[in-house]
Amino acid sequence: MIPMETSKLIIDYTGMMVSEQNSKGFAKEDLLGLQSKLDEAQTNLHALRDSGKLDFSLLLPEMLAQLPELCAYADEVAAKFENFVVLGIGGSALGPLAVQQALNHYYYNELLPDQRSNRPRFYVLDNIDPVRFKELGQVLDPRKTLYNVISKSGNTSETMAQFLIVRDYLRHFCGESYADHIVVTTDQQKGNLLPIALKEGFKRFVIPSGIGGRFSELTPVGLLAAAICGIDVEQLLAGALEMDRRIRETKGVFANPAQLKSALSYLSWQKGKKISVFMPYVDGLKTMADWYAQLWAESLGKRYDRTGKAVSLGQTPVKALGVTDQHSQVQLYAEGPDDKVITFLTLEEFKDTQGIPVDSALPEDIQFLGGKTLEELLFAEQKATEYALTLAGRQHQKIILSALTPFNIGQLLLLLEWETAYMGELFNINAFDQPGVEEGKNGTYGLMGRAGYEAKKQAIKEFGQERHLLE
Ligand SMILES: O=P(O)(O)OC[C@H]1O[C@H](O)[C@H](O)[C@@H](O)[C@@H]1O
Repeated sequence: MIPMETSKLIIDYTGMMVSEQNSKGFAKEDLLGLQSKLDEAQTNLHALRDSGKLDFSLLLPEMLAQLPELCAYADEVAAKFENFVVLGIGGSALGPLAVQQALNHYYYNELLPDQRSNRPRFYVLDNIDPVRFKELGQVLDPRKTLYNVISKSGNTSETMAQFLIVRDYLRHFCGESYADHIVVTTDQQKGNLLPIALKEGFKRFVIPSGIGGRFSELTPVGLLAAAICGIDVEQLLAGALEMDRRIRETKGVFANPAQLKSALSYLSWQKGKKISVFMPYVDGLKTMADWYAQLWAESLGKRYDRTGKAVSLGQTPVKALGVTDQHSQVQLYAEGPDDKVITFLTLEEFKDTQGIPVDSALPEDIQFLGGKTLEELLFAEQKATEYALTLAGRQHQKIILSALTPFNIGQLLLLLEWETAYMGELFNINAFDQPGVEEGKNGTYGLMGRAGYEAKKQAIKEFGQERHLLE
């Protein structure tokens, strides 16, 4: 365990190491063997930051400075609107969703009124399922709803399609004041959303140009949604800044949390662990696993390395939830192929507790539960799963947060972002692009008739000619 004096985030990597029960774990020397590579990674990442890049870290102080303006707007609209809906996808949706679920309400307010405050209820429309889209529109009163269109590129078909529908609908129901129901978060200079926002007078927030979607939660992408829904964004950034400082200033694999995490990931990958299971034991962190999945998949899943050599690297992220998936996936983790590394995410303490009643008339085999609490049961199950996996020779690690607080969530986000950046260095790939999604996007443009993509349309038509169907 790394003792962290000031913070409340602990990495417990006992389950990754060799032990009496698991001879297949790593030795300290294995980790130390990576130190020179990690030092090189640290030098490269610092150089990148010093040259004005690596913005997810570099721009944190600037984001802090922007908070007064952002929070003033957030307070103003929170007093006016009952509902706040994000229109965005990928990095423009998963971060806001994860933070909201972690800190505001386990079920992100969709079905339950917010009992914490009179802040707006929070919704995300990322997918373009027409039924869900229409049904949410029927439930929310447009006059009491604020829509936040979030798109870094301003070109994403899903988000732009939703925006066009919502704009029409707001014009219909709110008349000339429709623009007051739309706030846009996009690049300062580029993309199709920007000129529309300027022309129609939408309130606008800027996504700094060097930050990619999956690294953008602690920019107005996530900060605005969080502030509107009453999350302490200053604390969120304070936690992020603390973890950022720690990672930048600490040296050595046993002291630097990002070095340790990336070294464990890299070594496990070298040992054939091609799957990374992210398994929170907290309902509030369930969507954090979605955010992590995009971060890990898009950043590290690369066909070529930086020299142009074909490498096909990556580690497939899998989302799981404890204890639920103990009853669904853990069988595979314990006895299936030894190709997974499992990261548990747990709390030291839940914000509430629930006792289990005692009933001495019950059969003896159930009586042991009486007088305990649900969290005792949950912690026992988590620990027992660790034990069982260790006995089965399967590697696992654990991130422990003292509690679900904005400070800890800020720390967690930065830890995972830095770990990903380090992994990019260890793999010698560009962790900040995603060329593999372009072909599909261009194909969609072709099929949907966007000018300039006629050749794609034709190619897809030809590709689709020979079918193998069973009807
Ligand atoms: O924020 P946007 O530009 O609309 O992008 C939304 C998403 O689009 C793409 O599919 C990218 O692969 C993602 O990395 C990105 O987060």
